[in-house]
Amino acid sequence: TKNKLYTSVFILNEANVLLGMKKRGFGVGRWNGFGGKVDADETILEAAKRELLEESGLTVNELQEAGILKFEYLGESEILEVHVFTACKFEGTPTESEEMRPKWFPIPEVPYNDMWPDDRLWFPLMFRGQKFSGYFKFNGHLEIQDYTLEPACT
Ligand SMILES: CN1CCN(c2cc(NC3CC3)nc(N)n2)CC1
Repeated sequence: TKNKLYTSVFILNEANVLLGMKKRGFGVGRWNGFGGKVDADETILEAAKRELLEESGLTVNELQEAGILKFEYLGESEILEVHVFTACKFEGTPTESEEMRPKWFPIPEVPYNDMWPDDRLWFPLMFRGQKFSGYFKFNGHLEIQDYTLEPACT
């Protein structure tokens, strides 16, 4: 089936992660990585870089694949497929956009209660550089009905 493709980019260094507060649209009021939809005329990687620049003002040369997350909402047939990337080298200054307000967080202070509930499950894998593949069945926007999360060695 054709999954709806999204990207999410996290800028990391050994101690901190750059998150964005979503100011409108899907996920408004939650901290997340910078990303959005993948257009028909671009690759997932191109979309990740484009959305990062649009939402944070940052440019990256290299993105590392961190993992893939698939989300199913009970009662809805469309599956969301989120391609997660990390980067440690970037150019520019984190700048608030219409979509996102950027903020650095020390890794122990990541505000999981103001994020999607799945994040606390896979962020530790991302911070350890362990590629992951996750599948989450959501019952509404807040409750994870069940999930699988495994190291991916692709
Ligand atoms: C704008 N996109 C939306 C999808 N997305 C998600 C989704 C997600 N959980 C799913 C239950 C919604 N969890 C994270 N961390 N990101 C990336 C940003």
